[in-house]
Amino acid sequence: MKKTTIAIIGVGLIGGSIALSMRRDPEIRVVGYDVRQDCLDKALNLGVIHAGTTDLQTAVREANIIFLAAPVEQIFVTLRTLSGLDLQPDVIVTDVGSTKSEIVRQAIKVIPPHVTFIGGHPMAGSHKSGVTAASDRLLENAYYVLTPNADTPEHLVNRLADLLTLTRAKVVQMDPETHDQVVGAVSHFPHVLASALVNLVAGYDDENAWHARLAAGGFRDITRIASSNPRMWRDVLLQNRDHILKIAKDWSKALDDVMELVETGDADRIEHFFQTARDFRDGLPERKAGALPPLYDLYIDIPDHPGEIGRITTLLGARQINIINLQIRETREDIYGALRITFQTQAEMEKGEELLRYFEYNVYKRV
Ligand SMILES: NC(=O)C1=CN([C@@H]2O[C@H](COP(=O)(O)OP(=O)(O)OC[C@H]3O[C@@H](n4cnc5c(N)ncnc54)[C@H](O)[C@@H]3O)[C@@H](O)[C@H]2O)C=CC1
Ligand SMILES: O=C(O)C(=O)Cc1ccc(O)cc1
Repeated sequence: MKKTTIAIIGVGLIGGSIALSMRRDPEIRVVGYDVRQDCLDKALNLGVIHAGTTDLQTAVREANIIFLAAPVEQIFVTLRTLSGLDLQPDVIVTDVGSTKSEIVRQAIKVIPPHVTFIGGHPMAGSHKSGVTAASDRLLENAYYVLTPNADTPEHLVNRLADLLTLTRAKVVQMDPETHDQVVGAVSHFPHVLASALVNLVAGYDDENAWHARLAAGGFRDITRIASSNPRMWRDVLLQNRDHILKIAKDWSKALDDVMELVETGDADRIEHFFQTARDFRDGLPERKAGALPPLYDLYIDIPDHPGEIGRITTLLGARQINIINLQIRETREDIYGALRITFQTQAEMEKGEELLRYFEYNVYKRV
């Protein structure tokens, strides 16, 4: 049987994670396209893709499924370019963009009739970016929203949903507007709040440097996502403008209401405010395994010589650096394979990194 070919357009955090999940099926061939050759080189060395190209036509010609996994603004550009390229007659094009309404509208306009577009959004990610942060477990147990429309053939939606089981995410369907409203409230707007709070405190810190020093767990927890990619969130806000503006109004009102309680000193209602929030927060469904990629991993390029892996483990063992997992990523035929070593602690990982660099290995960390 002919292999299924998947094209990943934008081999970064999400594209790379999907590619790694797809590679769980040996009958799938994954071709990566990126505008940056260095991203493709890393992806090849890490065993994320089987082949990489900076020529879009080459990447998509044989593809049965195309994942658009570049930043949102670039998804629009790629959709327009794809419409002029040579594609398989039954190809499914899908995307992973954090917003859906505008992307789906644009796809309907520009995608030729023999191509099926199905919007998609995996509801998992990280404030990290790039293929070195990709993991085959990133999407595990997360929701993966698909936004087909009434005309999308059901068997093709099922085909894509079946394929996505390789990510171990939970595939659900929603219309694009509902998606943008809900995700606006639970993901996009919280990113605005986190960054606004950080900027506010940064301003106070200019006056009094104790602010940054005393910033404790609570501040760090609520502002973790302020470390996300600014360009990505710029695009998201611009795409989901109307929902964000509406949520911001509701937020202002909610804040005014609490501040009124503070002003009038209404202790019971202030406590009730915290209690209702705590009840809802504590009742959120838990995301079990896979929510976070393993923390203490190093990736090492392995020149294709016999005994190389043994040499590495011996070097580490001789210095009492414990390894809890070792994985060989499929060897690139030409130059390198990649070895993933998982350490038990950050300190051991750092010692291992220093040692292997000293012996002139190419070592990558999740960034
Ligand atoms: N980061 C996150 O937590 C999540 C992101 N998303 C969506 O996934 C998409 C990608 O985000 P990340 O993987 O985080 O970004 P990333 O920065 O890790 O990866 C994006 C990749 O796209 C490449 N690229 C840029 N312009 C391109 C173009 N015109 N054609 C092909 N490749 C191009 C970049 O070189 C990079 O390798 C975005 O649309 C984002 O909204 C969805 C869910 C979660
Ligand atoms: O890290 C977090 O908390 C996130 O919010 C992850 C995330 C980022 C962007 C998305 O479109 C979906 C999920």
